[in-house]
This record gives sequence, structure tokens and C-alpha cells, in this order.
Amino acid sequence: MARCWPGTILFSSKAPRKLVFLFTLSLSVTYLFYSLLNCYSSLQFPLQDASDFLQAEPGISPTGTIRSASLKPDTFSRPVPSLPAARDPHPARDPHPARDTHPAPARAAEGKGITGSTAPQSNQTGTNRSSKQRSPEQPGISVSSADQNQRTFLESDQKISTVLRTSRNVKSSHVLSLPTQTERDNPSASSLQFAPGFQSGNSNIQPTSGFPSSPNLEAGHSDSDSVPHTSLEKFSFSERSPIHPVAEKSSTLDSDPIHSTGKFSTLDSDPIASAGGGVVGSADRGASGRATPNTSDSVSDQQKSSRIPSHSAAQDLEIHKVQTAKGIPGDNVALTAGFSAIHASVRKASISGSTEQKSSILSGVLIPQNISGSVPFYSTGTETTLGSNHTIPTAQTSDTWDRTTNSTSYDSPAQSSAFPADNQLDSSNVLRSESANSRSHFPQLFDTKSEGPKRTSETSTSPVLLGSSIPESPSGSNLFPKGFGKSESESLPITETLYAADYNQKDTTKSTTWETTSSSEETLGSPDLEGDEAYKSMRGLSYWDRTPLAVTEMIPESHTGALEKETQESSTAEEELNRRFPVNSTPEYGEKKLPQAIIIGVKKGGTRALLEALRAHPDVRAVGVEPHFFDRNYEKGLEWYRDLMPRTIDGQITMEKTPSYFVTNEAPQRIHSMAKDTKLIVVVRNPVTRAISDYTQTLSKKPEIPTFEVLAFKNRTLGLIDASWSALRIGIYALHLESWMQYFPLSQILFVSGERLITNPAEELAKVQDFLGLRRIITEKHFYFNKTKGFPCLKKPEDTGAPRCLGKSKGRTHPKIDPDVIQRLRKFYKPFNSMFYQMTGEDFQWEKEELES
Ligand SMILES: Nc1ncnc2c1ncn2[C@@H]1O[C@H](COP(=O)(O)OS(=O)(=O)O)[C@@H](OP(=O)(O)O)[C@H]1O
Repeated sequence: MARCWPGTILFSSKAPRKLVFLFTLSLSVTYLFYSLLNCYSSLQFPLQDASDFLQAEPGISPTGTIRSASLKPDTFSRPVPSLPAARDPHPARDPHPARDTHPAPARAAEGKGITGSTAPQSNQTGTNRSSKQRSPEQPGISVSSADQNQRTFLESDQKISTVLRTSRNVKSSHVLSLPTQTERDNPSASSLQFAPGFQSGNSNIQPTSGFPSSPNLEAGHSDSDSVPHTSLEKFSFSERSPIHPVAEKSSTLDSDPIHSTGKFSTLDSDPIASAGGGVVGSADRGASGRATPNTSDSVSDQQKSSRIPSHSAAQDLEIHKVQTAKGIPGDNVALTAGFSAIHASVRKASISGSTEQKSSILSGVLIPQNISGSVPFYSTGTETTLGSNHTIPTAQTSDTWDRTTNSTSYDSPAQSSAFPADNQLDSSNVLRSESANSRSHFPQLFDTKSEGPKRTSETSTSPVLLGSSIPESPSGSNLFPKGFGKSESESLPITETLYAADYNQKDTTKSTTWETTSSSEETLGSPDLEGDEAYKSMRGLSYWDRTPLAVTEMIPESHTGALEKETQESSTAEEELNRRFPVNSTPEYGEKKLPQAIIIGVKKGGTRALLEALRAHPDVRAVGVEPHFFDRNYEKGLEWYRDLMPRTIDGQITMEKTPSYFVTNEAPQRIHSMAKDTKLIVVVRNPVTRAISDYTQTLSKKPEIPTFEVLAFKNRTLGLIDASWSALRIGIYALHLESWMQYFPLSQILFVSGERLITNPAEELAKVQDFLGLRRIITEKHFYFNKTKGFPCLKKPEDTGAPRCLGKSKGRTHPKIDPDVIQRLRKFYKPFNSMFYQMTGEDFQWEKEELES
């Protein structure tokens, strides 16, 4: 050390002392100068603690329960990444850029037809922008947020904070702040303290004036109450309404957040799987009243397990024990509130986060074990098969409007039974779903071309949560699940193994054996139309009836050649009809355009009924079958797609419907890339009924499949719902919607109630016509309720031709499902439904309907 000091050398020389002194002095001064300079630099860039990157965002909540944060402006040299309004967040990066998107704007000037006008033209921050059905003035949940309809992702090396979304009339922000490494290593540290309300099972729920569209909600209640608003000091997302300060005093969810009698709900029981009272009816179609053959649960859980490889029953049991020991019910309220934030966080982490970060985001958020009474458990999961190409060939499909009799009658069969107490829930499914849904945003983790995640060290922690989410101690002393905060290699094997097993075996088995997955029955080229007779009778019907298909509307032979096997087996009735009875009612003029509006979902929601009704509109031209372009046939290119479309003339809009788009990860980006002003319509239906309908469709093709009850559970004994089963997963609408919200403003998406489409089709059609910028031509005069069919059918305004009902593939008799299972599923979906209501600003009243059934 001394040798390095120059003064030592100098002093040992023979130089005069004065010189030596001066030289030493100058060296000292220089040294001092640089030291000071260095010190100054440190003061300028004190990067000691990642939490320093975050600063409270002013003006959100005086109580500080909202932990919205933003980057200190001088922290990074690069600008804070901020998502623009959904209008054009992702400039074209599509392999098939649309050459001619929509000449429709011309029509806008004429005041008819679709235009791009409803796409956000500015960076509006309001949530009810252009939807004619909703106005910004509408009351509803109001949750404070610094940013409306704007997302700001904040990240640092150790903390990720996400401010998420608003919806039409709901201003909200979800903030997720993840623990630092230190916090993870020392879980008992205060850093992972949940806000008092949350920790004690409370959440900062805002009582609101209710949804604008929910006049029938019980007084004093609002579905917004059931929307999970959690407030955590850290590790949380929270929402609160400045206009409902009382919420601070009482803000809890009870087991029935939506229909509880108190002002506020209390999350002190498992909203998903807790004991319920007498139940409540089956999810059978309320309008038909047809016989419902009993399909008893003939396959044991063990049998099912053997068929559906999953994580072991022992693991399930372990979870169960832990939960029981802690008295902790499963909970997906927290999950519901969380998955958006999680989704976004994962997405963000996928861009820049470390592997560990990715892992901690999910497992950390989803397994907050110190939350008494609201601990979600995630066991092993499987990947979903959504968007896969497994379409079961249809032997008896129909999509025509039958000639039937006229009457009006609505039946509403209801059953009830006691719902056994059970505090188990398998939310892993949701997590899997989330993981799956993150695929498109997680390119380095998922190979979207293949069925499973890439087997790289990077991917290993992505499916997260599964194995590593099993709590370490039932005592609650450990705040983190096994593997959390540990090295990647420590926690990885469990995750990797279980995930791989589930993914590669279980779902594949399901999807190939008894799964219809996302496919509906109207795949391009597949026969979903029946009754040539009915069709023949339709020819030449007056304007409001089904627009006769032009010859050009036929699927070109060249197109069908490349279609899937099952779709090649027979042509559609439409094709057949056009072959036999070529019509020239729509001459070969006009041009084929890419669709300006698409019914993107949901499968079994009532999409065919909607499209057929719309096709009665003279300004609508729609391809009769499902092109599946954005999920299965994308590589064929936009010209292929366009060529499928019917010709349109000025003032007409082109439409198609493919319900599986809604659950296809790539679809939002692809449609956005085609035309960002594309209008999207989603017909939604009670997810439980939808699932049964979905199952019924599969059952009609594959009678040998296990019962619904068997398929619905990962482990029925433990009450672990298998949301990886696509029939269930499709119904988590909020999850899927979020993907669309990355690309489209909500004002560009119309949600149609599948239930109201049956009970009041004219009203729904009015909404749709408004949304599409069409004249309100389809009205109640065009519908009648057909008792035989059990559904509304189109009637003729004049005495020509015949009324039309949808074919026999619509309105199948649902099998009778165990009421307990139905109840379990209702509880499972409830928080997701609530979130969906919040996101859309509409209460679809599924819970109310369930109570009444
Ligand atoms: N008017 C009318 N006629 C017949 N059926 C009607 C009608 N309106 C809505 N529905 C409901 O539509 C459900 C089928 O939904 P989809 O057309 O979206 O199914 S598919 O995804 O295209 O296969 C179908 O579901 P199931 O009853 O379970 O078969 C019907 O409930």
C-alpha cells in the first residue's frame, strides 16, 4: 500500500525537501478534487435502491392506499414507457398488411355504413367515447386513477409497478408493486405487509351507484362491490373511488359480493368454493324446458385423474391440507383483481425483466399467503388448447332458419340442491390461462407455433406458479410459496416437470379426444347448415330475410382444398344450395372487401343468431361460414380472406363471424394489423351455461366423452376446478378481453348479451345496428318466439316465404348437470364476471339470473 503512494517514493529520493513538499501538495490537491467530483456524481445518481425509482403518483388517494407510482423523471435516461390509448399501440407488424382496409370512411360522410369514425381519433381519456350505447355521463363504478384509459408500466430491476386499464365508464387503476429481493429473502419484513383491510380479508371496495345498465340490481348493491378492489401497501393493486370515501370505512367482500345485503361485501369466505346455501337451479337453458337426460358422474375422480395426467392427487391433497390448516379458502377475487396486473407485469417482464422477476411476479402476486381468508392457490397447470385446430367434424349441423310454428313461451327450469361446504378451489387453471394468454406477449417464453413452452432455462420459470406455488407452511409464517425468492434452479424443476406433464399430456389428450376446443360448428367449409328444404324456402325472401347468397359468396373450390380434414368432408349447405340453385339476386357487382366488422366471440354465445339477424339487413353482407382466418388460416394471407367475402356495394358493410377469435392470442394484433378501426362484436353469455352448451356440442359428436362433471374438475373431491378445460376457460371473459384491450379501445368493441338476444332480440339488434352505424331496420317486427324451437326466429313481414329458425345445432337440449357442480362453477366465475362487468361497464346480470333460476 505504502509503495503505491507516490509521496513515499519521493520522500525517499535525494530531491530537495521544498520541491518534494510542493509536489506532494499538488498531488494531494488533485486527489482531493477527484474525490469531490466522484462524490458529486454519486449524489446525482444514487442508484442504491430500486424503490427509489418509484415515487408516489400525486393526487390519487389521500389515504395513500393506492400505490400508483411513476418513475422519477430523472431516474432513467430513456423515457418512461407509456402505453398510448389503445388506438394504435402497435403499429403494423403484421405479415399481411392490408392493402385496402376499408374504403368505408366514404360512407361515414354519408352518414351510413361503417366508418373509422368510431375509432378513437384522439387521445381521449374518457371511457365512453364513441359508443352510442354508453355515455361518459353514465354513472358506474368510479375508481380514482391518475390516468384514464392509459397504462403506464413502470419497472425497475427489482420492482415492477403496473397501472392498468380503465374501461368504458370505469376509471380504475390496478397497481402492482412487487417485493424487492430483500423483501423476498426476508418475508417477515414489513415490506410485504398488506393493507390492513386486505390482510383481514377486507378490500377497499367502493360502493357505487351501480352499473348504468343494471337497474335491477338490488337496492344498495352494486356489482361493482364485487369487483375486487384490493389495497395493499405493496404487492398490490388497488382501486378506489374518490366519490365514495365511505368505502374506506367498510370495504369488504362477502361470500356473495354481488348480492350481499350489506353495503359492502366482505371477503371472509371463499367466493368461489365456499359453502353455499340452497342452490339454485341448473344452468340448463331457461328458454327451452326440454328434457334433460341425466348424465351422472360415472367416472370417478381417480379414473379421471388417470386419464388426465395432472399434478398428483397428493399435491392437491397437500394444498388442501394446508388450506384447511390455515382455514384459508381458495380465492380468486384477489386473483381476479390481480390477473390483469399480473398479465401486464408478466408482459412487461417479458420485455426486460429477469427470469427471476418473471417468476416472482406470478408466484409472488398469486400466493400472498399472509392474507388471511383470501389466499389463492395455484397448483399444477396445463396449457390451454384454445385456438387449436381440433374441430370435431359435424355430422348434424345446421344454421338455417327452420320453418316452424309461431308461439311464445319461455320456460325456465330450475333445480336446487344443497351445496356442500368446500373451501377448495383450483385457481391454477386461471394462472395457466394467464400464462397461456401471455404467450403472444411472451415470445421468448412460448413458441406459439408449438404446443408447449420452449424448453430453455428462460422458459422454465414462466409457467410459474404451478409447483412452486404450493405453500411452504400452513402456519402462514412463510409469506412466500416454496421456491419463491429462491434461486431459479431450486424452484424450477417442480414447475418444469409439472407443467410439462400437464401440458404435454393432459390437455393434448383432452383436446384430441373429447375437446372441441375453440371451434364452433361453422368452420369454413364445414357443414353447419342444415335443411336444404328450409333453405330452398328461403330463396327469394323479402329484404329483411337472409340476404340470398350470391354465387360469389360461395367458398371457392381453391380455398376449400387447403382446409382441415373435417371441413373438407362436406361442403356447407350454402355452397350446396348455391350449386343447385344458383341465384343472381345479388349480381356480380360491387367489390369484395375485408370485413369492417367481425363477430369475434364467444363460442356458443349466440353468434350465429346475431349474424343471421344482421344478414337480414340490406346494408350488411356477411360470409355465411366461419373463415377462421385470424386463428387458423392466417398464413393464407389477406387476399385469401378477402376473396371469401361477399361483394358489397356502397353503403354495405362486410362482416364475418368466427367465435374462436375472442380466445385466440394472436387475433387482436392480427385484426388490428388488418384494420385498426375494425369493429368488434362479442356475444357473451353466462359462462356456466356457455360451458354446458359447449360441452353439449362436443357430446353430440362424441357421446363417449366423460361427463361434464368429470371434465370440469381437476379433482372433484377437493373441488379443484379445471379451468384449463377450454369449455371453462373460454368463459373467463375478462381474461380474454384484456388481450383485445391492448389493441382496441373499448368503444370499438360491442358486447351483446347472449341472453337478451334470446329474450329480446330486437333490443340487442338495435344496439348492434347503432354500433355498426346502420339504420335500425331490424326491429321487433322481424322476430317471433317459436315455442317448438324454444328461441326467437325471424319472421317474414309479408306473407311470402317462411319464418326461419336456426337449425338443430342451435338450441340442443343440455344434459342435466349436477346442481352442485353448477353452483361451484358459478362461484368460480363470479369474480371474473364482476371484473368483466367492470371492464365493459355493463352488468350482464348473470348472477341475478342465477339467483332467479
Ligand atoms: N334465435 C336463436 N336460435 C337458436 N339459438 C339461439 C338463438 N339465439 C341465441 N341462441 C343461442 O345460440 C347458441 C349457439 O351459439 P353460437 O351460434 O354462438 O354457437 S357457435 O359457437 O357458432 O357454435 C345456442 O346455444 P345452445 O342452446 O346451447 O345450443 C342458443 O342458446
